[in-house]
Parts: sequence; structure tokens; C-alpha cells
Amino acid sequence: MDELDLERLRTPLPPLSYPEGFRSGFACFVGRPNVGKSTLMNALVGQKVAITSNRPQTTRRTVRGIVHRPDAQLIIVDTPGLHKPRTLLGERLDSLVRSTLVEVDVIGFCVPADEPIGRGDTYIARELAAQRDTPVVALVTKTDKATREQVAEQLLAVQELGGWTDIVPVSAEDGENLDRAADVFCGHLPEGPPLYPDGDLTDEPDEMLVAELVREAALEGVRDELPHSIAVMVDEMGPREGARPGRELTDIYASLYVERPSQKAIVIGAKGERLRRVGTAARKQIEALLGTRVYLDLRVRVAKDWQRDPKQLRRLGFDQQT
Ligand SMILES: Nc1nc2c(ncn2[C@@H]2O[C@H](COP(=O)(O)OP(=O)(O)OP(=O)(O)O)[C@@H](O)[C@H]2O)c(=O)[nH]1
Repeated sequence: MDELDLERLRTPLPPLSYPEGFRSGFACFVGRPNVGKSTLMNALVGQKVAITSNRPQTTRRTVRGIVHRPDAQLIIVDTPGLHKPRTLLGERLDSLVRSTLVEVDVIGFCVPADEPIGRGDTYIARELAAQRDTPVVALVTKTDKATREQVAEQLLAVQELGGWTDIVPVSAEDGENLDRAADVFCGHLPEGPPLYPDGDLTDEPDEMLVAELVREAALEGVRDELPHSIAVMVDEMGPREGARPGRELTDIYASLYVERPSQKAIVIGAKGERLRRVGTAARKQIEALLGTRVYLDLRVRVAKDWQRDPKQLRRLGFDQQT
């Protein structure tokens, strides 16, 4: 898992001109799994830079999405949902979240509008109360899924949970208050030059985004316990030589890792049918991302109990040491 080097990123790019009073800096969203953090980031950035799914704990990597505004540049660091760790992977994810919290300029604490506040939310609220130096904005997410009364009640309940600098109800689905949320976050950033060129939406390498898109496609419609057992690595990726101009093709060879042979059979499906569908769905998304046609070769491999094995975790890129 890539370590954040925010100090390096704070070094301004030399030729960028910017108006006086320009603000730039980092924000991160925290909250229980499945509260809509990745979807909100994508909506604010305006493009899919983090994968989402209706299963908890989809996010495993810190993806930076960049929101460009005339007066500010907001870089959003996406984190996995905080939860009580059960596996070594869970522990690594939690420590990744914690190390991110102390490095950002502002934190967004996400609580969904359509679910009662639970132990998970209170646990995180307590953790956040310890971040005394960093402002925390509470976001009541998914307001489109709740009535106005429910949203109002949730705003009050969230207020009770801690000392937030602001509370903003938002919906990534219908766009409610997205601008306001961006305003509030930008207001907490320090003055400084843009940190990324105009137009950059993320600094994740393409290989990482491609692997995440394959993982997203593979998560569709599998049994509940499987998502946490799937990891994807791009083994090789590059332009096809000799392709005619206007007909560019990118060759991608990727491996889909599962923990047990029985899971391999599920992912592949009868006569390879499921894997073919995963490949087709992923290819469409990757073609949109890269802007070329894509040849995608997917292999399913077993990495026995990789979530509990430090060596395997390192090999699959989850090598955050803390
Ligand atoms: N109706 C509605 N659904 C939403 C909204 N935001 C997110 N969702 C759905 O909620 C589910 C979870 O969203 P994610 O963005 O993956 O949640 P997350 O908090 O990043 O989840 P983890 O990666 O598990 O931490 C997905 O099915 C989304 O489509 C929203 O504003 N309205």
C-alpha cells in the first residue's frame, strides 16, 4: 500500500500561476464502511477515481482525488472504512487510516442519513475527538435516501456526537449540497499555490486504477464473504506495438487473487462464464479510463489465506509498515 508523502506533495509545482488568496491542501473522509465516502469523493472530483460497491470495506487503498476550483485546490485522500480489526489486513487498514488523519488539513466524518447512529459511528467519533489540531467537518451522507425529517433528526444526533466545525447534509446521488461541502472543506485549507496541474484528477498510477476497476467488476454479484478475499494485480500493461493511429490498443495482463481453490471456482464460474463477464465489464470501464481500446487477459490465482499472511500481503501491495 503506498505510503502518503504529503510533504513531498506540498512542494509547489514551479510554473503554476494562481490568484491571491488561493488555498490548497488535503482532506480525508472517514466513517464506517459503506457510508458513501468513495462515492462522495467521486462526485466532488467529477470522475470515478475510487471504486465503489454496495458491500462494506470496498476501499483498500488511499486514492487521491483532486477538486479544482478557481479559488482553491482540494486533494481528497480516500481511506478504507474504519472498523474493529479482525484480520491482519484489517489491522493494516486501520493503521493506514490513523496515519492519514494526522497529515491532512481537514477531516470529513461521514454518517449516513438513512441509518441510525450505531456503535461504529460513536467509536469513530471518539477517535476523531483526539485529533485536536485538525478541524473535523461532519457530513450526513445519502440524504436522498431519507425524508427531510430524518435528515433533520440525523443532523441533531450527529451534532451530539462531537465538536464538529460544520455539519453538512449531502447526497452524492442527486448532488445536493456538493458545492457547499466543497466550500466548507476549501475554507479550512491553508493559503498556498496549487499542488497539481489543472486537469489532473488523481495521482494514482494507471495500473492501480485498472486493478481497482477489475476488482470492482469481480465484486459484482459474488457471495457475501468473497469480496474481502479478492485482490488484483496488473502484471503487465502497455500499448500494442504497430497499432494504426486512431486504433490504439492497450494490452493488459492482470491476476485476480483469491484465498482458496473453492473461491477460484466461484470467480471463474461454470465454463468460465463469470470470469468472461467480469472481463467484459472491467474492459469497458478501463477503455473509458485510458481512452484506447483494451485487450484484457485475466488469470485467477490462489494465494492461500493472503489476508493473514504478511508475506502475501506485501506481495499484493499491502505493505504499509507501522
Ligand atoms: N442513494 C445513495 N446511495 C449512495 C450515496 N452515496 C453512496 N451510495 C451507495 O452506498 C454504497 C456504499 O458507497 P461507497 O462510496 O462504496 O461507501 P464507502 O464508505 O466508501 O465504503 P467502504 O469502501 O466500504 O469504506 C454504494 O452502493 C453507493 O452507491 C448517495 O448519496 N445516495
